[in-house]
Amino acid sequence: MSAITFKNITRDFKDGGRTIHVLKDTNVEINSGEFVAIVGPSGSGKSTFLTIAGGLQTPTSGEVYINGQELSVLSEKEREKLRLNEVGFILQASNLVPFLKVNDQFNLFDRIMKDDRSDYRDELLEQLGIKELSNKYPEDLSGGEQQRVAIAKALYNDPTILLADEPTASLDTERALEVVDILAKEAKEQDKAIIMVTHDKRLLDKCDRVLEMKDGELNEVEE
Ligand SMILES: Nc1ncnc2c1ncn2[C@@H]1O[C@H](COP(=O)(O)OP(=O)(O)OP(=O)(O)O)[C@@H](O)[C@H]1O
Repeated sequence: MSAITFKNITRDFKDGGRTIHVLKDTNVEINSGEFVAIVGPSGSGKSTFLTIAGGLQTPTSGEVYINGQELSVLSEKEREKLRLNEVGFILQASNLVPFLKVNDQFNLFDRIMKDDRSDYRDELLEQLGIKELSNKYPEDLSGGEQQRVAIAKALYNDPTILLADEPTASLDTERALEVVDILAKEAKEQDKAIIMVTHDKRLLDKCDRVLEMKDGELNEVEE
């Protein structure tokens, strides 16, 4: 099933009197169960692609579909609901709240969602090998541990789509491969669509597809 579809997407930004065409007529379809890498030079529009895919910013023209639902026909509230239910984000800056212990990061989410997912939480933390970190603050965790907690947070709501912006940027090779293995496993075993922006060529073997953003266009890289 198509998780994310871009139809003739463009995204322009104004820079002084100049218009920069960051995305030019981008067409792509990413399916459930696929683990896809987005590569490309700095400033080529990878983060722009990811934030449009997750409904965080709107394109200048074209249509974006999340699980078959076109976004532009939804109200801001409906878009927010879809995003909250269907999309998990792992952003460049760690999305951990610095003054909350790991466990309380999840409690906060339960409170916001008026839900209690503690059974699923235990399972998730166990699966990611971070259950023993529950009582620690983010600053007491290594980069790899912080990133695994960030992944657990992104997965906590069981989203069908996971968007990750350089999730391994601060990690050494061993930890980076570990994180990518977790993402690959989530895509396959939980049938999630996972899109990862990365500069790290060592990780590409683990992905089902590699797309390159260059000169405003997104093209499949043949391996
Ligand atoms: N809100 C904005 N306003 C104006 N220009 C923007 C905005 N967001 C992005 N841009 C411009 O769009 C271009 C693409 O930015 P983007 O962050 O998507 O690239 P990127 O490929 O993710 O870069 P990097 O690899 O360095 O993170 C850049 O030239 C950037 O300056």
